[in-house]
Amino acid sequence: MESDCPIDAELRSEISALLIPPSPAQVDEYLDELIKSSNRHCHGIKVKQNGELGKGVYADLGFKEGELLLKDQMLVGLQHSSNKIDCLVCSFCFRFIGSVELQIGRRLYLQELGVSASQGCCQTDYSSEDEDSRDSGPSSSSCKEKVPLPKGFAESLMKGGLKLPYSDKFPLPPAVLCHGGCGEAYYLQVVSREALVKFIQHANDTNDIFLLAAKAVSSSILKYRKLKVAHSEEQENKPNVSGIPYPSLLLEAWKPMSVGHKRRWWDCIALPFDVESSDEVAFRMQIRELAFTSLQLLKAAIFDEECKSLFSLDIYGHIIGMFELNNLDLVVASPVEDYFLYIDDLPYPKRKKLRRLHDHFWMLLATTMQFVAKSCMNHSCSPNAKAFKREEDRDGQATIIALKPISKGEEVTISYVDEDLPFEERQALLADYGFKCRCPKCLEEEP
Ligand SMILES: C[S@@+](CC[C@H](N)C(=O)[O-])C[C@H]1O[C@@H](n2cnc3c(N)ncnc32)[C@H](O)[C@@H]1O
Repeated sequence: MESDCPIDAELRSEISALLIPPSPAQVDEYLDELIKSSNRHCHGIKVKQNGELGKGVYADLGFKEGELLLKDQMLVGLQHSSNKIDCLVCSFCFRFIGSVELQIGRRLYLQELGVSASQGCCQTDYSSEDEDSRDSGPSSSSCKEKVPLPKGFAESLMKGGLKLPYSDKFPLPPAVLCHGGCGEAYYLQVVSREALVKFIQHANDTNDIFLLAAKAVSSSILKYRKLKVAHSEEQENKPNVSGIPYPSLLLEAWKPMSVGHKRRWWDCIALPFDVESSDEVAFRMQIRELAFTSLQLLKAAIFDEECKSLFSLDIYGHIIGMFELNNLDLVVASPVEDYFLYIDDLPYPKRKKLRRLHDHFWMLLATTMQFVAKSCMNHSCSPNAKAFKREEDRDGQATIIALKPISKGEEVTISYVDEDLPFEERQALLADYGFKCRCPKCLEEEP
């Protein structure tokens, strides 16, 4: 049975106003503003129509390899749930937090508890081999057998009872937990903590795309509230000027989303390979039901009467659809990895002491996250640019850096997937974004 969302019926016209696609002129104006606005750093790029692929980003200057093309706030970003086991990062700016000891201790502690999400970590406990002989090689970043660590070691590291040598060379910002106690740091004022926990649990069990959607809803509400405060202050200063009605403020707060969304999630999601085309209607209905369940949980957690239309299923479906079609994965370099590289470069006797720990912790730690960029760069399997999140990119900013020299007039492209995968795998992943790639590499490799 198809579930009907009462808010969709009640606020039909407000919801339609939010979902009206912006005109091409409005989109151009929005993107122009994005590129020119003074607090962003976009040098020499512009958005133009690309005959076959709609809009694209083009270089207006020549760029050298490694040069910054664009620096911008992410629309929304989220650390992958599985990666939360490996690294503790700020939910807003995604920088590693706490200390090297906390990062390592927490990871080892979870490993001891049998919680593991990292790929490729050694599972073998061992050993009779002489430690000195194992320590003679120049690098320890390969899969090694492990000497058990002393009991309570991980916990002491985690709780600050133990300090590792040289870790003060890698200071990290302190960790502050969300006062709401939800375990997820970046949600606005919560109506019910239990409901929020249920919402997160449901997203973790089904699809973490709902967490991104929740961030999009909550950031629109926060933006609306900020606009409302600014607007009231203006009214106090100029009481004779007639005020902007609140629905217009909501439209303004929703603007960044309005440029990005295209289709509802259940309409645009690619049919999984194990679903017969005769079952397609039932499959899409199931996806809609899943979104409806998630929306009810979110509504119980963070509902705001003035932004009621944001809790309609139609809006929720469009937000998730935007993530389904536009998500990008990003890797954030880890200071813990830098710490171990530093240790590896120490002369032999100093390095030896820390070797056992490194054997337990050889895997590269990186935050992986998904985000939606606000620009409209097209995909290429042989891209000339890449999204990065560098240590200096605070406040949730990400950058696009040139991977090779780019000449004036050339299109700037990034890869939405791992471009080193074979042709068929790339095409299968890109089908989830709703298109068949026609980049020069694919045209050349197509059987
Ligand atoms: C983030 S948008 C990029 C901007 C887009 N061209 C526009 O006009 O809004 C991604 C969409 O662009 C199109 N696209 C991007 N790269 C492509 C490629 N290599 N081959 C075919 N279509 C592509 C697809 O329709 C895809 O869903």
